[in-house]
Amino acid sequence: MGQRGDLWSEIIKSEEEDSFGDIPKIEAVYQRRNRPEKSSTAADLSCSVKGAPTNLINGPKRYSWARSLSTRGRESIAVRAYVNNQPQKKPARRKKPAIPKGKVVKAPDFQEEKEYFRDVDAFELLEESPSPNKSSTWTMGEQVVSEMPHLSTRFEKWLISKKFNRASGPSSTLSKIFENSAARLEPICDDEASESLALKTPEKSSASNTSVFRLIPSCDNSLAAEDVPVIKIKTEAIDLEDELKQLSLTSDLISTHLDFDKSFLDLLSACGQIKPSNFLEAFSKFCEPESIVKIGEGTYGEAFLTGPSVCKIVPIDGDFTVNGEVQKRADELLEEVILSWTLNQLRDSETEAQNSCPAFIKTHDIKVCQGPYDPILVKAWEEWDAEHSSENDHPDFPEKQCYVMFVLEHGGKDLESFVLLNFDEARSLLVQVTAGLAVAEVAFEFEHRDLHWGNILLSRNNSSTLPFILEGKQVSIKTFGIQISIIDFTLSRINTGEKILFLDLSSDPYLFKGPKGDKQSETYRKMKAVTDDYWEGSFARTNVLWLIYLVDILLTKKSFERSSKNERELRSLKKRMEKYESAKEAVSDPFFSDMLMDQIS
Ligand SMILES: Nc1ncnc2c1ncn2[C@@H]1O[C@H](COP(=O)(O)OP(=O)(O)OP(=O)(O)O)[C@@H](O)[C@H]1O
Repeated sequence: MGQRGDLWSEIIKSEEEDSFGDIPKIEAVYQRRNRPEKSSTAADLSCSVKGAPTNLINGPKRYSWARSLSTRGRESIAVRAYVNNQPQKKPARRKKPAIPKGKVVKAPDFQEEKEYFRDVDAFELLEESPSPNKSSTWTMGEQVVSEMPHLSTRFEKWLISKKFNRASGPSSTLSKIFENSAARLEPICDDEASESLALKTPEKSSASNTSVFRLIPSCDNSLAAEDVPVIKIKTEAIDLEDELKQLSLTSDLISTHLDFDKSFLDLLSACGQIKPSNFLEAFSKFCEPESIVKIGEGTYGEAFLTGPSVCKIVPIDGDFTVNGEVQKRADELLEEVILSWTLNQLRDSETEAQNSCPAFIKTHDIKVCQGPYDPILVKAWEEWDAEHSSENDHPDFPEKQCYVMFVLEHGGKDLESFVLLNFDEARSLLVQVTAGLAVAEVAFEFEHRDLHWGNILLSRNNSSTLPFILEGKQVSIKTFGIQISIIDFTLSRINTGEKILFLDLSSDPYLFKGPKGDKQSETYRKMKAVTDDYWEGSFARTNVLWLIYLVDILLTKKSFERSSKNERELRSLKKRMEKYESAKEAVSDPFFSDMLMDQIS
């Protein structure tokens, strides 16, 4: 608190001493401290989470070929100011070695692929692969992070936003997310200083009040008191007097922020929060907590039914493994949050919308929570375990554990466990997935990149058609009583109009080492061939590869009432798909034509 008081004293003092006449300017100058060696080891983080969880002692329950990945790599490329949702010109290739003049990304060799498929088809599906490990190590060194504007701009924005935007609620669109992110809760520091701040121990620095937020949790006590950042603050014509009257409010905000690092604050901001909620507080908005039951699990997430919605809880930022995996970090989750909200925009089926579809799971809300698992959740987890024998670790989390809670529409059962009744249901599943991918491709250059049968949910409903809009053309798609929802965007690539978000799978070697002949493993390998391991690039063909996988799954892993004619139709669809470069092309295939009806306006 003393430090925060000092910051404002400095600001006030500077203002009083300012000799620039009528224009109020502040210039608080502090000495820059030297940047010590970067240290991001587990030891650094060990002070952020106390208490050894039992799963550390017992060891992980989950293990598979795809879960032992050692590297992590979602990256984003800033594109430009958000104008619309249409894909923008591709950014210059980064990081990859320069391509010799005239060499472009190699066009796929269809002949080779055909032969390959023949080979693939010769294999029996020995085993269905588990989900890939999506964590891996984040290649932060090469990451282009969104630019941090100069301090004065930030500071000014923050003050202005605090003035005009005190009651801003959670963002519901991407532009709102960025609006909030930029204006509401940003750390007050300049980009140069931020690096120093990240390594600073506030308690030790005499002028540590320059750091309004501590950027990463640090246990480093070794820094000299004089090693403090230089921050120049200049602001014009801001009603500081009024702002200073609000100091107590600000202090609370700062108090919260002192505990968190930059990515965590950005995540909170994207979720419309200034601090994490507790579980029950968050749950009670959706249901009676006693009614919560667990309905599913993944490597990272536990899914609970909460009234009409599903809450997927993903532990983050802890320094111990969960389910055999390193916990995801706030910056990874921030990207998933942005992705989820971006795809949500496709659900606006206003008449003027150019692209829309109901194929991606609806995100109702996303919240950051903190604390151990509530006993109600533990009970729900144990009941599910007793019945299904969970592969995950028992949820024993410390007080400081943080989570992201995705509040989602209930999408039904995954394709693996859903019982398809007949060929009509199967082809409706195919057309909905294909059209959904086509819409997202056109709107956001979206590629799912992990559309295995655990990531397609199905439910039965009474509507006979569903509305899709592709490039302004409205169509109704026959459902034959089923509706699909695509989930899990961890490996996905998207161009939001501002940024390209993708996971750099080139640092996930194990993902491509699944069993030979296994359709899912083969699909990762084919994606690698198509992208040439350049994962930030746009290759809509990856969507087609997953469609081919899906046809294979329907033919080989799902039983439903079908004739040999139906099987032939599926096989020839698969063959024709070999020549499509995108889901958009695939959706024009004759197989789908009688399921797509132009909407009568
Ligand atoms: N919206 C939803 N509606 C119904 N069930 C859901 C929903 N979201 C998730 N589930 C259930 O929870 C399971 C885990 O979800 P999800 O695949 O998103 O988690 P994950 O940890 O990212 O998984 P993975 O192991 O693939 O990384 C799903 O397989 C599904 O059974």
